Amino acid sequence: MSNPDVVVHADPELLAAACAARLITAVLDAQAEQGTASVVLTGGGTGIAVLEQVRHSPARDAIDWSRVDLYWGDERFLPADDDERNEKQARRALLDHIPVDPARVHAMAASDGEFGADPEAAAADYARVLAEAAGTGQDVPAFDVLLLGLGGEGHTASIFPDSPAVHESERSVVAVRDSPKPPPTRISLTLPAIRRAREVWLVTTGEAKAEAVALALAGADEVRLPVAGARGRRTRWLLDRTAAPRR
Ligand SMILES: O=C(O)[C@H](O)[C@@H](O)[C@H](O)[C@H](O)COP(=O)(O)O
Repeated sequence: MSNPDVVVHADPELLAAACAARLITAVLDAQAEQGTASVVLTGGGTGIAVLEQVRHSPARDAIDWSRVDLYWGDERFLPADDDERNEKQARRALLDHIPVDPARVHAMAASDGEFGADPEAAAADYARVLAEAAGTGQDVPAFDVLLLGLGGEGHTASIFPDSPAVHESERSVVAVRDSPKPPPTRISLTLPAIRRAREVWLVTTGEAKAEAVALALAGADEVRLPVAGARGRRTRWLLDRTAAPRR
């Protein structure tokens, strides 16, 4: 794993637009190389803003969306039609506007879905989905791009400091209860699953995230700062000026 790249943009809008352009290019490059592309989406305001910028980009139509596999890094365990669902927000921002193959959109279960109000069963099923996609000998695909946001206290996906999820070393997907960030019940990839990605992109803006960014880049312990453990074969920090470490 190489040292992380850090790219700083002037403001949140420019960050979202530049990240969207980078994502479109990464998907095109992956498809040129291997015929398909796999992208893990994130919830949160910045992650959704990136998807909206993809929607507005004319270059989006250069992608054969029927050959893109879409996953989520985490999900709020709510009814499917709840506006707080990451999936619903992603569909509104982008997926409903592009010709994706529904069979290649791998949403995490909702609390009114086939597993009912059992997040552990929903998490186990998502782990099965990942294992099926990974092929032989692996339990998680080598995602081409895995998008993540982060919280000011250092969470990423739904992995919170000193939580059971941050200590998970075996499973690829876990249920999260009592999340400090509402809603309380979630499903999340674990750090070992995140680290299977070819590229992990931490995308964030705002003064409130600056300390967590600086601590992570300085090599903080992942138990206290889970985002510090969010690494891929290549890791990119895509920031606006207020979230970036002071030079
Ligand atoms: O489901 C979620 O809430 C997200 O996955 C979460 O990890 C989010 O990305 C960060 O909390 C940043 O959110 P903002 O971009 O809104 O600050």
